[in-house]
Amino acid sequence: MAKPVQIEVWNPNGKYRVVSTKSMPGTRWINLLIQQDCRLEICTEKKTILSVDDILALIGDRCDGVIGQLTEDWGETLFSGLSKAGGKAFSNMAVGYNNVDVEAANKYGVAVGNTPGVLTETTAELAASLSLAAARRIVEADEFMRNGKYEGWLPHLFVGNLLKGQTVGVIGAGRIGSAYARMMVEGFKMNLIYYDLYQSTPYGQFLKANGEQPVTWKRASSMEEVLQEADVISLHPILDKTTYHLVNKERLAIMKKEAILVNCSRGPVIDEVALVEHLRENPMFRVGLDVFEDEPYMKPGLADMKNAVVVPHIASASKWTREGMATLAALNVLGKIKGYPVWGNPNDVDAFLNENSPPPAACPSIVNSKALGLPVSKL
Ligand SMILES: NC(=O)C1=CN([C@@H]2O[C@H](COP(=O)(O)OP(=O)(O)OC[C@H]3O[C@@H](n4cnc5c(N)ncnc54)[C@H](O)[C@@H]3O)[C@@H](O)[C@H]2O)C=CC1
Ligand SMILES: O=C(O)C(=O)CO
Repeated sequence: MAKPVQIEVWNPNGKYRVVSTKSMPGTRWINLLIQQDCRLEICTEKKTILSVDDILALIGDRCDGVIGQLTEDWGETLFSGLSKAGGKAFSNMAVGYNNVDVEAANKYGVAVGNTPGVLTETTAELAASLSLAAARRIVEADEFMRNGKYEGWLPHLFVGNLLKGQTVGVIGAGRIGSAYARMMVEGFKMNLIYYDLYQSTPYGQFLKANGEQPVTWKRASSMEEVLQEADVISLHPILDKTTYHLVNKERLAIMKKEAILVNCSRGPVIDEVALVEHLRENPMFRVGLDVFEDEPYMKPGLADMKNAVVVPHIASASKWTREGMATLAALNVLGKIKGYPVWGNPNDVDAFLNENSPPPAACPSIVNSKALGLPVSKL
């Protein structure tokens, strides 16, 4: 028998029981659920990462849907528990869903939601920030100032890399990768080279179609081509078996000695042990990392590396985005409970984010909608 977990209850007499494993930013998501007859239970437990047992205790004997987090292990045990409690809806408050076993969800007929689009620009802005922080050694210089080491201007003090006219490489040119490319190309006039396993028409072709060619751009036929040519490389693929340790010892070795590598995707896309060794052997090589292989931990030695800028998985952390993620996650769960169809285009979820009008009667983004045979909205 799992231990009880602390909760806060909204609309106690609501017909549908929805659980959120965390408090989330904003109040719109709460209001949307309670206005539609949901009793909402928000876990208020102090620990950051809930265990499977904690979540089973939250689900209890009767639960219609759960809003969960990317730190949780949504597999066979939780989907079976949710299904036994009568639940058919789960949504991650994240676009990435590598923490979810979608096959297990399919087996129990549970819809799995995610939150695309609303975090694209915010995440790309953090990748751009990390690129600049690494290129211009901002964190090292800040520490130097605060430690009272500044004695006056010097020709060699914190010399870094100029971006203008250099080449930016993007691995995984989906929503976020393309937005990052746009920022670096338009903002810093960098040339672009990108690699994506599937995508064939991202930003470069958009520029061409608009008669604009302020920079050169090309699609690489292999990831190695990007690693060899680019001065700044940003990783934006999903995490799956094709991208696990995509950047490993051999691939680090073919990058330029003074290159900058940024990761705002998922930690295991880089072999972090190999990265620490590479940073140690190549002091002019720099990284900007938002994600880590074994979060919340860093591999031994990484924290000591002056050529690494590290932040705690905050790429989507703007107020507007986090409130929007909460709204999309809540609407995924609510929509499934109410029997709404699935929104036709998960790349355009703006209609759900407009605070001045009620959201469409649809689930914004359900990743296993085809497998479950869910109808598509005609709105
Ligand atoms: N650090 C953070 O806080 C955040 C991290 N993310 C991560 O970023 C990922 C991407 O998000 P979106 O751009 O919205 O997704 P997306 O699906 O639009 O883009 C992912 C791209 O990766 C490509 N891809 C897949 N396998 C590949 C491979 N083996 N090699 C090269 N490219 C490959 C896909 O074809 C696709 O174009 C998410 O899945 C999530 O893990 C997203 C938001 C915030
Ligand atoms: O959405 C995601 O995938 C994140 O990592 C957090 O925004």
